[in-house]
Amino acid sequence: ETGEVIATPADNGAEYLSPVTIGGQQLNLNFDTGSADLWVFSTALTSDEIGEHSAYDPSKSSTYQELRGYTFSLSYGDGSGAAGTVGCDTVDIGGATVTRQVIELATSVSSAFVSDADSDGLVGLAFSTVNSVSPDSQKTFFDNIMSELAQPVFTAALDLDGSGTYEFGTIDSSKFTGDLMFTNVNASSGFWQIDSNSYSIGGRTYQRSSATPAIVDTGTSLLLLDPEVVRAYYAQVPSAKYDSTVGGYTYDCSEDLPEFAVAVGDNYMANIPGSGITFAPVSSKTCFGGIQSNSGSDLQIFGDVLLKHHFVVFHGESELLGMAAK
Ligand SMILES: Cc1cc(CN)n(C)n1
Repeated sequence: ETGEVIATPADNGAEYLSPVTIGGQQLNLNFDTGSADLWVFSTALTSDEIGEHSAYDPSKSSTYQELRGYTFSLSYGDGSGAAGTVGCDTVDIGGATVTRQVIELATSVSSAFVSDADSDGLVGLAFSTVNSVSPDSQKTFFDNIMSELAQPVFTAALDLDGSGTYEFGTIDSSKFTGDLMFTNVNASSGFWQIDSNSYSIGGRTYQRSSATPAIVDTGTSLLLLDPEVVRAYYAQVPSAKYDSTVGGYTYDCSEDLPEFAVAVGDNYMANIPGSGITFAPVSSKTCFGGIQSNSGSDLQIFGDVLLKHHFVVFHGESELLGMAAK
């Protein structure tokens, strides 16, 4: 079995949405390798909260089953969150289908989700150990379908031009160039966690002795790195400064930005061309960088600003992460 869906960029690439059919109802969901819950806007929310979103209506699905007494509650690194009830239904992602997938129906969502009309919920693709369902955690879509897939993998080929895809069960060699380089994943954190012990700026490489590990997180927009790396990068951008009013490094949009790369394991340098560093304008001539600090937390987060330049393979059986240029 295999499945393929398009990944459509929203908010200038702050997130990517893909169509998922649940009990015959289609929603646009954010595939997030940095969390492990599949949750959706549901008709239990108020009409003000639902707004322009598609909301899953369990009463309209002949295959929905409630998991009585089960609940979920989530909060994400950006402060957004959702909570609600739990059931199961048939989930189809581009032809890859799980008949009894646990789905989480939001009865409350944070304001960020209400105002983001593009996202009707998330598909968590991290490891099931970090699933939030209580009283006992549930399996992700990928965990449930892995044994049925032609290969126990899923891939992300994100692209701002709208041609991006997520694929389950196959590695499409037409989507990348050069060699796929694999590195070990430390799944004990529940995330697709790898080591990243060097970086390069403008083609010059720096080794790091005490780098924090990184997670590959399709649900995070930015590249959140250790402060020393971020300072080193923006030291090479003359107009760059940390602007606490916007909560990050900004610079003149006219700057000719140096290329940046971070190590993914020991045998792949994942680069971002200078033209791919800017995340968004904050005024007519000031831009907000896609490289920002992780504020000294114990993980670096490799988000879409980096991932959209590469083809990424998440190998569930061998717990390996593959990357290639595209
Ligand atoms: C909704 C959402 C998902 C993620 C990454 N896991 N963030 C930071 N926010």
